[in-house]
Amino acid sequence: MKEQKLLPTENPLRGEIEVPGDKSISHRSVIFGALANGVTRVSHFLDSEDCMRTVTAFREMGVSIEKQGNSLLIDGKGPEALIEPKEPLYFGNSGTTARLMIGVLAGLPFFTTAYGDVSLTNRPMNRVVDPLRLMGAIIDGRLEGSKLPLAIRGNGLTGIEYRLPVKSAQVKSAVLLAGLLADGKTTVEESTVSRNHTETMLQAFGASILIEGSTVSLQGKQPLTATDIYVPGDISSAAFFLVAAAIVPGSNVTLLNVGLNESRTGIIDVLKAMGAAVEVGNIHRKGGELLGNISITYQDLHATTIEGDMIPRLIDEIPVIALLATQAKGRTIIKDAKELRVKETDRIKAVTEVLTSLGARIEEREDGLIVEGKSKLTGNKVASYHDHRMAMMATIASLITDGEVVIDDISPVSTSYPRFFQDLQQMK
Ligand SMILES: O=C(O)C1=C[C@@H](OP(=O)(O)O)[C@@H](O)[C@H](O)C1
Ligand SMILES: C=C(OP(=O)(O)O)C(=O)O
Repeated sequence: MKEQKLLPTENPLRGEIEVPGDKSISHRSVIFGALANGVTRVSHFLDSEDCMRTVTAFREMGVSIEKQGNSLLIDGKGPEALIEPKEPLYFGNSGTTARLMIGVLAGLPFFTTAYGDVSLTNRPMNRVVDPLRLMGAIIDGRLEGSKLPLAIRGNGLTGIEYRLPVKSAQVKSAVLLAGLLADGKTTVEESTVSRNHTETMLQAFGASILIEGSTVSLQGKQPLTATDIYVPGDISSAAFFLVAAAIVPGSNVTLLNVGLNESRTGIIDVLKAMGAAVEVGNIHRKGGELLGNISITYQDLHATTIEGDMIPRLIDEIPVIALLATQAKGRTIIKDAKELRVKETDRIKAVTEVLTSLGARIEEREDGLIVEGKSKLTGNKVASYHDHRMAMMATIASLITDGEVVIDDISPVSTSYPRFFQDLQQMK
């Protein structure tokens, strides 16, 4: 537990910063690098607790992964070279590590057990276990294998055609990874295209895949070839500073080299819909992913509605978007976001509790939130619920509160953004 006392900022936020590498892309670069043949160099890798869980899992399966500054050198020798880990694999707080690794482990010819921290232990794993069992995976665990800890007896898998019952890039990726190790063809269909970094990276590593609208197919047993990966800045991390600049009067901030993958840029669309002065420039493609600079200048905001296909494009940004809505005139409605209840904490409940205690007018709904703005926020003692995004949202709120905000524990920030407080300080 690391308590943090925060006072409102005396100055507008100013300057340019480069946020750390994207968490989703960093995890995938390790997984594909380890499954490929040859040395993969990953530049601008996110060196955070969550991503290091994925690195450690592969090191325990015999892969040499060397850190050089914020680059990784992964010496992949193909899936056949991976060895049975001696110890249970620990996935910590990382849902992405858990879901994607279960997909990989199900297709490897050895036995593994896996567990997580208290938060991850409560998150649903049946969403990946169910389709993997349909492919022939032998998985057992707590509550019939729906929760960690799990035991996985790797097996020869067979490809499937699977329609995702939840909007989840983690489930899509788990099935595609298992499909890569399986015999035959695997097809995954989703109702809305969720983040597609797995598909982009499969292609970068030389796999042949077919994308038709929101359906992805691949043939199993394709060899992957090592490649160099550059990880763009994480838009989910940039979101905290975009919101900070949008709510602190007089601010003007630029975030450099941020990932602009269409499946992730909902936050930019929402800021624009609320009347924020946002500009995106220097857009270019690097290694299959789009990136560029995002600038924002403080301006009066108005409410908006966020729903449907927009939700997967900004799912992790909703806590900080709720804060943004407290400073926008009118009633902001966020719906179709029930997934928030099974993140690191129940984020619908946690956001309502934190923002209510800071003086916001916010109502909890089964699948979202209703926020009435504009509210004057006041200092208080709040919890982070062991959730990085909650800790960072409360920190950004403290910039505009009347009086001090005390966060009970800011240590979860290191799961996705270890340098968060230094970067914020640099803009004050
Ligand atoms: O695939 C990924 O890298 C992620 C997908 C999302 O989860 P779901 O797949 O559960 O929506 C997101 O919330 C998570 O932070 C990262
Ligand atoms: C939900 C998140 O991550 P994960 O599912 O990987 O724990 C997040 O980063 O907000």
